[in-house]
Amino acid sequence: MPVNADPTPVSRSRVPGARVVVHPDAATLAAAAAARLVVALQDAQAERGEATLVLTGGSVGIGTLKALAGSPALTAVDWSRVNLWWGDERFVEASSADRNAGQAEVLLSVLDGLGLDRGRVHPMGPSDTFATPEDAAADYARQLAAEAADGADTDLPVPVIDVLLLGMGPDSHVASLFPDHAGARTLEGTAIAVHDSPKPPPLRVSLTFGAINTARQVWFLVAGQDKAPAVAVAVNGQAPRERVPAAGAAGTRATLWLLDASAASLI
Ligand SMILES: O=C1O[C@H](COP(=O)(O)O)[C@@H](O)[C@H](O)[C@H]1O
Repeated sequence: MPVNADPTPVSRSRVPGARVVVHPDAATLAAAAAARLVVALQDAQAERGEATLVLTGGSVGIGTLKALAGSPALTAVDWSRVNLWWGDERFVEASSADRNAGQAEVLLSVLDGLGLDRGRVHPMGPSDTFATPEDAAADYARQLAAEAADGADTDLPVPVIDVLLLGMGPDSHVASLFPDHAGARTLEGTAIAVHDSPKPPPLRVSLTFGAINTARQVWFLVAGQDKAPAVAVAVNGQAPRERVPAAGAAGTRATLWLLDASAASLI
């Protein structure tokens, strides 16, 4: 199947409302996703007075934050009215280079100069603050509940999420929800502990599918040939989320697969 290497959206997914956008390479994908984020956050602020973004770790996820940090359009967003959360975190010490929140500092340190309100930044708890990932997950669920808003299209205690970013592993995991693991099987609660992650480190905290799927927009950020088989299955949306977690995530208003040409090569 030919790959659309220009930024024109192509509808090839059977997930209602899902779109696939293919970029020539990972760097272009990150730059385009960063530009798209500026617009989405502006739109959310125009609609609701504030914007809520859920960040991801991973190669393209952090690449997108780096691109955003260097974007000349960064000042188009009022960063004092942006709420930042994470979709998952590695349960390690706060100073560990493995922390998704630590890696995001490449952007957050720039946003500090643009009025970012650190009181609106919600990293998941590290292992030197919480004894177990269960404790950290329970704390995160409490934080989400404390910010829960009437406008959310859900009974779950979560705030309105305007955009939720997801990387995807070659095994099709999203956030820290891995194939055939307990996290991929549950829709209950909003944040869970993850043990025995097949990708190190083994202990993690993750949003649940229930929480992820309350987001108005879910954007997958995926690059690389090693991801192509999982993309081809997950974009179709027909596989069970227990076996192909990426097939189980979708936004209430939009689901975007933002890919590089390699990741899209088997669609
Ligand atoms: O461990 C994780 O992996 C996924 C995917 O990462 P990538 O480097 O293959 O893009 C990421 O989305 C997740 O946040 C992270 O904790």
